[in-house]
Amino acid sequence: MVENLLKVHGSGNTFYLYETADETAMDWFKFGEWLCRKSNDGGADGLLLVAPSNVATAKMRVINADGSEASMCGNGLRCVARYVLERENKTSCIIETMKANLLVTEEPSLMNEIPTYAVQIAPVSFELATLPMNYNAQHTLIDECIPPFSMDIRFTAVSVPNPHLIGLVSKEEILSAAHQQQLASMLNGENDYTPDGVNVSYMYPIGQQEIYVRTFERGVGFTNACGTAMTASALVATLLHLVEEGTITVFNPGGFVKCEVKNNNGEYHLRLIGNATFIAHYSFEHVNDKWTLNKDRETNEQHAYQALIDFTASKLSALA
Ligand SMILES: N[C@@H](CCC[C@H](N)C(=O)O)C(=O)O
Repeated sequence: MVENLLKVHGSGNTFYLYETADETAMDWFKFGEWLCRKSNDGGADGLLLVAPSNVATAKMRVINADGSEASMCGNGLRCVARYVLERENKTSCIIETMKANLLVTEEPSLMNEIPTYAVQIAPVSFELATLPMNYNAQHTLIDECIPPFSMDIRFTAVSVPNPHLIGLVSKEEILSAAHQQQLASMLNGENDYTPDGVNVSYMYPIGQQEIYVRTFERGVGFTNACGTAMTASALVATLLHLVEEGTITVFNPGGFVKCEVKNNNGEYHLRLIGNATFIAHYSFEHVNDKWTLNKDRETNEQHAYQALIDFTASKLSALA
């Protein structure tokens, strides 16, 4: 049987999005790992599965490119939000994710009529046990130097609820990816600190209420952007007094998003606002235990998104 799927992106973080009526229909881990291979029209960073929910309008599951499952995906949830809201002809709804039921809404366009959506990011915890992460029997890790990781970068660990380690770095450290690559590879292999791996982001403040974030994602590697990492970094930037609570623009290698951070005495309210771009329509078949993928047609949405890429490039050229 021929089935349809979409290729989508949020800030250049790419996914195949597939809706199923039956969550038991396939081995999603194998399917996700296969789909995300470069040989499948350039592959993707993950598979977003949209399934029926008993408690919300729909359920989202996230399979990383290596076939592992993540509890949350901010950029992916914006794309799923658009898919479900267009299907339901609504402007807001609740989407079930692995650890929380989250509010998603359609928003005014960020730029150039680019479809824009906001998603709630929750629950938030600084308890190391929630990542999980082990370090010196500590309960939290906030703005601390960890000598085996780096002698000068200060790190904060937070789950939203997927696990993030965020380093505040200098302009020089953001320009070279080598240290981040080495640390993230170590923390996503067999190691004593992060038994389930961790998303590792390097953050650099670039202006008033503006930060830059680059992420090495667990289960993927470097991506153009990671929505949960950008939102977690915006939160950390407020705690470190690099920016103020409210709306923070987060630039990334694939564009920019807006993150809203509110802190009611340690109760954090986070929202991620950004593009949800549908790149192309595909079909696939599963015959004799083999999948085949065909690209049916491209949308023209990437042309509109180019304006946001151009704006980001001109903004960031001042960084280099
Ligand atoms: N790209 C996502 C995060 C996807 C999951 C992550 N790799 C993990 O394993 O936690 C985002 O936009 O948040």
